Amino acid sequence: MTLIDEPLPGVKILRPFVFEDARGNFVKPFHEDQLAAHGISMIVREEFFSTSAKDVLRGMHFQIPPHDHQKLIYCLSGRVLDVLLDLRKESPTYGKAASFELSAANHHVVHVPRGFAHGFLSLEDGSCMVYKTDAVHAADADKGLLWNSFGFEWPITDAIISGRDLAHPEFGSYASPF
Ligand SMILES: Cc1cn([C@H]2C[C@H](O)[C@@H](COP(=O)(O)OP(=O)(O)O[C@H]3O[C@@H](C)C(=O)[C@@H](O)[C@H]3O)O2)c(=O)[nH]c1=O
Repeated sequence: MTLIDEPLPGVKILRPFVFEDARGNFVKPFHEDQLAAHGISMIVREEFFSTSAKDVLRGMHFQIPPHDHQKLIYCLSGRVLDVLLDLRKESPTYGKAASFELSAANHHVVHVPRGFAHGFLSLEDGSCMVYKTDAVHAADADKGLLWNSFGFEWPITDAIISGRDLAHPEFGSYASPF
């Protein structure tokens, strides 16, 4: 795995091993030792994926302590604009957001440490996002912040958003537990 970028301190965008030939491709997004070489250590306790139509926006999600978790995320089909918001109060980039494209074409894998809210805008129909986390889902700890409340310029104003995501508190009124 090679490091592509570190868009916020501790957030790593990695390019995994990709093999391509006449049949198609072979990609390895999770390899314990290769991740350890980049300082990433996580026991995978849950894996899930979602598939979204174009213009669907999901986020900005995180689990609060003691159920906070690291995530390893990649896009298996389609293309998304992925967005992370730093909620770590001691971080020099607290309240700052970073965005980057994840797609089936670039194969990028992003490692999200504890203390970030995550969301994305689907740029194509059928965008499938795969997540590995190191804590199982805890419904009471599953929180969110309002998508348009932290100064990030989304390239859309009329995204398709769930009722739950529209009801999240604004970043400015939220006391971060991280
Ligand atoms: C996240 C999650 C949801 N659920 C349930 C809750 C709900 O009934 C249904 C759909 O949940 P949501 O609408 O929250 O799904 P979704 O909006 O796709 O949630 C995901 O969003 C992105 C941005 C992330 O960062 C992920 O970690 C995750 O929070 O699945 C679980 O059972 N386990 C889980 O781990």
